[in-house]
Amino acid sequence: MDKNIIEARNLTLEYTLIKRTDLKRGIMGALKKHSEKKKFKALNDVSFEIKHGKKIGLIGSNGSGKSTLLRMLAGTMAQDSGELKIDTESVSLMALGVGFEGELSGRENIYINGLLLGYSKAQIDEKLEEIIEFSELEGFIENPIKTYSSGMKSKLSFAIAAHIEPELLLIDEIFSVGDAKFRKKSEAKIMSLIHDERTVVMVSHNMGILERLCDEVIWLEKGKIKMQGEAKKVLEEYKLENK
Ligand SMILES: Nc1ncnc2c1ncn2[C@@H]1O[C@H](COP(=O)(O)OP(=O)(O)OP(=O)(O)O)[C@@H](O)[C@H]1O
Repeated sequence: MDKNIIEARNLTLEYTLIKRTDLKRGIMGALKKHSEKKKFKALNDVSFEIKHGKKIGLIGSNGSGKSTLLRMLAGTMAQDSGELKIDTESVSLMALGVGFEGELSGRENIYINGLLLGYSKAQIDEKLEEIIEFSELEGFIENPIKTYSSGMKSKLSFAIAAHIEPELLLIDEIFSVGDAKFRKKSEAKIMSLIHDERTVVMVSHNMGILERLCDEVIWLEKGKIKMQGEAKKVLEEYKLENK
């Protein structure tokens, strides 16, 4: 299909920073007229278009704005200025640890996380047993999450996120979860989600995965697009600069 699913024009987003050592003064200051807030542009005049069905990689050094951009595409964060048009209602962000409630059981947390990720209650009912089986936590699913190890939480988080089937799938660096066996299974699951009709935007520091899966790559640095275009070409430039 040749229609754009994403049109981003001049997206800019600023975070307000308060120096840690000055936190108390900062909070007090924020209450006063002349506060000591410092603005920081996490995204600075970012424009791009993505066509339906394309697989796009997002690269850039730590703190370059990749996760911020994904959250904006997912609709959980709004730009300060610029325009973002998304030609579908069916969008999900696959990210780990969307937020578990420690006192509640694994099963209850599947519902909470599923709803946060955009599932309906009926969709969760339908997928519940599959999610539990995939997570390999059948024996623990009625226990409170606070009793889970971090590996168990990651597995459950992945299992929930991997059972969404949106038109636009956003993936935030979730390629290495759990032990070796689970990792293999989760990679296979991700591959099955990245099929022809679905549009995918994925953040990863793994160049091999991006080269295999992406048509195009957008390279962010300090909140600005440094380069965008054919995956192989952009990745080569990126690797040259980051040797
Ligand atoms: N809630 C926040 N408040 C203030 N600054 C933030 C907040 N979230 C992110 N930032 C800052 O915005 C910048 C972009 O962060 P972002 O998480 O989008 O980067 P990233 O490219 O995904 O990084 P990484 O590769 O490390 O995951 C960073 O400098 C980060 O410190």
